[in-house]
Amino acid sequence: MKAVEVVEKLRSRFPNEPEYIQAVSQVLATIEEEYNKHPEFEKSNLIERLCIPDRLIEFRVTWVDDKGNVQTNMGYRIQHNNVIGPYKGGLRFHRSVNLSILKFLAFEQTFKNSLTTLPMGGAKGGSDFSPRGKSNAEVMRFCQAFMNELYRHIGPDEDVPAGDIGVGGREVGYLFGQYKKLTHQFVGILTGKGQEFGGSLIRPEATGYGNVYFLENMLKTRNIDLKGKTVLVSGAGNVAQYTIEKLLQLGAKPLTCSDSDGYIYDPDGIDEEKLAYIMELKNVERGRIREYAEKYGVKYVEGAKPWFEKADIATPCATQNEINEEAAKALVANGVIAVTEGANMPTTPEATKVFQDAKILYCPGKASNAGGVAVSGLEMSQNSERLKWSREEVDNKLRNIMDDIHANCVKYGTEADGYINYVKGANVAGFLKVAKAMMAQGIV
Ligand SMILES: NC(=O)C1=CN([C@@H]2O[C@H](COP(=O)(O)OP(=O)(O)OC[C@H]3O[C@@H](n4cnc5c(N)ncnc54)[C@H](OP(=O)(O)O)[C@@H]3O)[C@@H](O)[C@H]2O)C=CC1
Ligand SMILES: O=C(O)CCC(=O)C(=O)O
Repeated sequence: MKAVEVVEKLRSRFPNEPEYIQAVSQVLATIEEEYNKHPEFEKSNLIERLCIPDRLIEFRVTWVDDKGNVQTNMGYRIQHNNVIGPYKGGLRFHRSVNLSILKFLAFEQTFKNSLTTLPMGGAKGGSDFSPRGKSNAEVMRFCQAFMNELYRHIGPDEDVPAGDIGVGGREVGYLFGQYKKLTHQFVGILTGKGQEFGGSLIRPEATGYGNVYFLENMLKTRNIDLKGKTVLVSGAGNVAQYTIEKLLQLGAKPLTCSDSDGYIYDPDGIDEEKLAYIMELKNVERGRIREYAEKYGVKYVEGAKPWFEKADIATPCATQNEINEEAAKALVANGVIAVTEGANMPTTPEATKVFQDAKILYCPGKASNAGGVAVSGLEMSQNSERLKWSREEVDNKLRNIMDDIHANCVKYGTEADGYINYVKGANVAGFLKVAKAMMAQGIV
């Protein structure tokens, strides 16, 4: 397999899908050497079968807004690969959603889910509907309309969606309610459900907590303590909030967070009380991060990202391609020692090269943010056995899973000079399990 040739062929077949091609190119470049050690892979054209999703589901979603106007949006589910378990991955509701973005996310999810050690395939879905600025009633009607089509394509042993950008506990609740109404079945069809109806403890926290557990493991490889370290965080949603919470619990000092309008910089650090304010602002009032700056009298920078501030660590927790080459160079010049991705593919390929050339600790989201889907997998287990595990039990399992993922990255990513290439490690480890399962299951 020649990675460059495969990517060029995919690019000409899917010319308008830059994010999908970006994700595929990065993975293929890092697994090429390992792949070519297995002639049986090439003989069965495993690489094209792995890159192209099993199934794309695309549908119209029609709903009525509060003024009585009939609105239409697009709905999607990309079922990428189910060789190691049922399709599994989040739903994103955001105006930017399109096939390219969902295909990249579903592709990444397949490798991420493989890394978790749990039996889950990869999928992603969503809509170009944005909950921002909509009333609760509008969000509910949209979720019901979305599920009116999606329910045909999912099932507890078939495909189990969850949240992602724009889909939190509120949306999962409405989606679950409609699934139940349509099918008369109370089953673990979604993860991230409310605690009262089958949700796992620690699922809301899991992506952020896992991100910080992974960061701790990376720092340990250089005998660095997280305590006292300053951290730049982007985003102010689910992943950012619980990343900040765990950073605080472990003695670090988060300095920033952001939304799509701008970022705040708090030189005294975002403490527990300020974090509680962010959670109320974002999860209940659904306000803007600018209001934090007004309340606490700190700097707010409109239309910018926090990467030009000075800190020891950076953790992007908002969206894809939010750290470009210029931002990466600024982070390195300012002495950053580690970058851990809470978001999916937040670092451009050029920025990734800057981090790796500088030999700083840098890991891809498919490893460091895998805690969310891992606890989703644990929610599926609890639903299957109709039991609920304690916080401690789930948190311990999450920590062990993040430790295993880290160990696998070290195993497959350590280079001759001792530098751990976490991108290569995560991609090779995730790939090998999926590839072996594909080979065992024949050409299907
Ligand atoms: N939730 C989960 O369990 C997991 C999430 N992830 C990834 O983490 C990231 C964040 O997800 P999550 O926290 O769940 O989502 P949320 O919707 O809870 O929060 C997203 C945050 O990112 C900001 N944001 C979204 N789009 C943009 C943009 N284009 N530019 C700048 N800021 C943006 C939002 O700001 P605003 O409010 O202005 O839109 C918001 O602050 C995503 O990449 C997601 O795929 C990865 C693994 C699991
Ligand atoms: O919990 C899940 O199923 C998916 C979480 C997710 O969307 C992700 O890992 O990117």
